[in-house]
Amino acid sequence: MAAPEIPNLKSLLAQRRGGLHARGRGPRAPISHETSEAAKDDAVKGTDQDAAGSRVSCVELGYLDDPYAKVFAAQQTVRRLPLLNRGTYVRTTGLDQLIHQFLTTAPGSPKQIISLGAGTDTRYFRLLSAYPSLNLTYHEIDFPCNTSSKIAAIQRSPAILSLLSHPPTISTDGTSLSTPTYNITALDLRTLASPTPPPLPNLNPSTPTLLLSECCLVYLPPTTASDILTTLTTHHLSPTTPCALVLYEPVRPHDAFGRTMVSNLKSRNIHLHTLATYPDLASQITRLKTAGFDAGQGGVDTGFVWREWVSEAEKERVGALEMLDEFEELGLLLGHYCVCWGWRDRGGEEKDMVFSEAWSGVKAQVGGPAGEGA
Ligand SMILES: C[S@@+](CC[C@H](N)C(=O)[O-])C[C@H]1O[C@@H](n2cnc3c(N)ncnc32)[C@H](O)[C@@H]1O
Repeated sequence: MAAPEIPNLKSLLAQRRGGLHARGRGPRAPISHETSEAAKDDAVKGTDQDAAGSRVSCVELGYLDDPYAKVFAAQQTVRRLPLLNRGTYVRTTGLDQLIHQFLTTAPGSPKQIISLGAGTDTRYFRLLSAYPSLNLTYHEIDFPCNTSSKIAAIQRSPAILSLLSHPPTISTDGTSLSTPTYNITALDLRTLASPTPPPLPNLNPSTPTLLLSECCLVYLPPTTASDILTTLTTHHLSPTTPCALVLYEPVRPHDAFGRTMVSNLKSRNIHLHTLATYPDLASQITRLKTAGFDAGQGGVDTGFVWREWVSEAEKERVGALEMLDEFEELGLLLGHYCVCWGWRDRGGEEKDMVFSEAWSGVKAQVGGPAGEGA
């Protein structure tokens, strides 16, 4: 969670307590008059450094153990508000747990992850350090401006270069990187929604694949987002390949907090296009089923992740990192972001059941294996 993503919590709470009369009106923010598509794209591209800064803040304070966060961040010292640090911690931990369960099921069997709008995300390097013998191919996609700065940072980092199993091949314009197991592809994801979608290098169409959208598809129109998923799940991957989608996105846009969150972002020219179509966990579950992830789905808000997925010992450790007494604000913030997941297991053989095996037991607020829940 990045500072600009969230409403001014103090004024929001004042509104809820009746202290302000302009119901639903957020704090005044500078209104951008740039509305061209290019300006909107630039604003979306810029959200990546918000995420990078939030990671650095969490690393500096001990929330996250991520030796690679600073390699990609424009700012080397960042201090976010305590509740934002808690939000970033919970978001990262929740996604890490689902990914850990996938990677440790049928260990040794080949697996693939495609990270949509990966930006400066360091997850692949963290995974390589944590699981050196993984049989994993990792694909990251983002706009060329973001992939080129990431690749330049990788080239300057002996620590990261030494983690890669093969020397990378980098395109002459510096925007794409490929190795047999790690690929950064410079692409506007919207081109995947076209009738002639571009290929993804080194993608294996039959390897069980997890698609990850950590605050990415939300910036695209709903039909474009679902067309992208259709292309990936039926064109790039064989339609019978076990496949899953994990989403991290804002939810609940219709209460005071949600309205202010949306309007704050709009004032920065950032539009959460899918949010009106998928405003809550139940609609996210329906979205996953409709997109073909029909074997099982689950959804939680990040408050639930903190309460139910984080151990008591870890809660105690995190709670001691810095002073936080805005518990009402924290509850609001965590309630407005979700982690949702769904999967298909088509082949019927044991090797095709990897996601069912990995996730059937995951505690969800909404959903569960096919036939249960929402
Ligand atoms: C909020 S950032 C999240 C970055 C990363 N997933 C993380 O959580 O740290 C959103 C990312 O999605 C990327 N993105 C959004 N729309 C995209 C598109 N149409 N094509 C490629 N990347 C896109 C942005 O460039 C940005 O890097």
